Amino acid sequence: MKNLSSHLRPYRWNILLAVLAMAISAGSDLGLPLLLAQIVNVGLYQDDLAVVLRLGGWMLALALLGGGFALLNSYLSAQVSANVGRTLRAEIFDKVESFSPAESGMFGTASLITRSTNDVVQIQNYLLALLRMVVRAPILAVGGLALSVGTSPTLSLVLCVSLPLLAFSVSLVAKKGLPLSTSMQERLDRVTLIMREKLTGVRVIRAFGNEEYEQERFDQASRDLTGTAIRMNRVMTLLFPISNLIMGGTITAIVWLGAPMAGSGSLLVGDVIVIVQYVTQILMSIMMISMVFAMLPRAVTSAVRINEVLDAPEVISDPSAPRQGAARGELAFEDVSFTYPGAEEPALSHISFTSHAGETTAIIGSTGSGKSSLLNLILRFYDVTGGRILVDGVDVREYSQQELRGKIGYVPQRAVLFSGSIAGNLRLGREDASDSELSRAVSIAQADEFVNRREGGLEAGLSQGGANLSGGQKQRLSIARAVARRPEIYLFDDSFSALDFTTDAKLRAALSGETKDATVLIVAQRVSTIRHADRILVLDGGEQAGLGTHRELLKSCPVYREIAESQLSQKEMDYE
Ligand SMILES: Nc1ncnc2c1ncn2[C@@H]1O[C@H](COP(=O)(O)OP(=O)(O)OP(=O)(O)O)[C@@H](O)[C@H]1O
Repeated sequence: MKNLSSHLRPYRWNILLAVLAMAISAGSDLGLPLLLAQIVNVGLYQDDLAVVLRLGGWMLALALLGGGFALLNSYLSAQVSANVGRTLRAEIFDKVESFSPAESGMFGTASLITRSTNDVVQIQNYLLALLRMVVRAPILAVGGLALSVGTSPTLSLVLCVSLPLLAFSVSLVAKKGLPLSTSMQERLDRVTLIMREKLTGVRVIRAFGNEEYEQERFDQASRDLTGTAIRMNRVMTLLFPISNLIMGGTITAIVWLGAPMAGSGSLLVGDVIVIVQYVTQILMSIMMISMVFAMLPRAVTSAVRINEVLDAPEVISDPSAPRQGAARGELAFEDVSFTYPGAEEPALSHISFTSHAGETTAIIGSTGSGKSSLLNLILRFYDVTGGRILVDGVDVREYSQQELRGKIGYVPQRAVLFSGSIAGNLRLGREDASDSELSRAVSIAQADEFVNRREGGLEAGLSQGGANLSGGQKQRLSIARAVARRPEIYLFDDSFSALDFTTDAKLRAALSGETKDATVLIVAQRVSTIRHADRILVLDGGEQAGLGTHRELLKSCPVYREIAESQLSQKEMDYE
């Protein structure tokens, strides 16, 4: 809630105005029964039509005034709550964008989606209710009480019974309903999680005929959510019949006790009507206040969940005085070790190598040997747990993340594209790249043929995740995006796997010209594609099993020789 108050500050004048408008509206609502009493006591009893018309006119004017200010309050409250919601969503988005994979993993994608959508809506709704009720209910309750006691202290004694009764019922309902409301968000998280997995994995689910199992899993989560919502609403809706009963009973008691008093002349009929109206207002206000309290736990749960994201400590943070690198395109690993958070075994142990501008270093090793992890460390998706990584002679932790990543063109293992135009996707590499630079990048990545074939060329649209492209086409655009950046360091994480032999060869030839002044790191599976690399780093279970050229490693590194033997023919091996 600390964050919420800071979010309200920019709208303090609107809030003040909304509160003031509601206070005026509540004040005019309090005045109406007094005028009505005068109409009955003076106008009707004394048969004075002029008084009835005059006071009736005043009542109409007061009602219009109250209605107008209530409308103003609604407008301002909706504006404030919608703006606070928008700001919260933007802040969560910004924060999540700055998350490293380590931080996103702490929450999970599904929970982050629910937190930025449903949790924000909960806060918005609560704020709206609060701004409407925060002054109205207390003014009507206290003002109504004072005016009814002022009119007839004896009749007002009825409230001594009905108020505690109402308070008791509300607390009973709240006690039963509130724990249910707090578990709603967790169940919603689960539904979002399954829905997300289902949508992203729909092809695999179908291919393996898992629809029924997935359907059952989703139904179960959905049933859990529905069940909790129904139980909560069932408990909460009890409030209405109970309070209506109490209100009806109270009014009956007032009329029952007030009628003989009016008959004996100790009280005017108009005063009985006034007390009935005030008592109704008082009890309605208590109900409103209890509704706002009933919404509070769910809003607090949402606020806590939002704060958890906004206050999440940055695992990867920028140094207070970021440095600039001196050299260009030099990459050095100095005795680097890394263990994933929560993992028992290190993913990388004691890795050391240096790659200069213009050199290509290939990384090879069996699956799970730590190749992708090594690239992740250069990008600072994670920080090393031992040793250091130098880019242009400076520890990667001493750069600002933007500066560091600006030096790198990264092509991930699985090509990631976004909905929008091809050009828009490529400009993620470099925002100010001209069309001709993009065309050049596309041509180097051997993507020009299929890009030009599309209507609109570079401006052709891509569907979400690049779903209207083949795996190889996505990979080539992903490479073009890195090329468009013209980085100092290229990181290719097994990025040629979906390409056919000819395209692969053409692409590598075109790339070699482009990357001649840059450091290139290529994670590869095929020995044939990296045999000409300046050095090859062989990883085995996260350890550095060998470092050298293809020829050197064939002689000195049994792990490399084994990989090479499994892929190259005897003739090729003899030739080496
Ligand atoms: N986010 C993570 N959290 C915990 N452990 C992880 C994480 N990512 C990878 N690992 C573990 O770290 C080790 C190295 O994984 P990595 O992805 O770097 O291997 P790789 O050599 O790139 O494999 P592949 O060739 O299959 O892509 C593996 O044992 C893997 O289980």
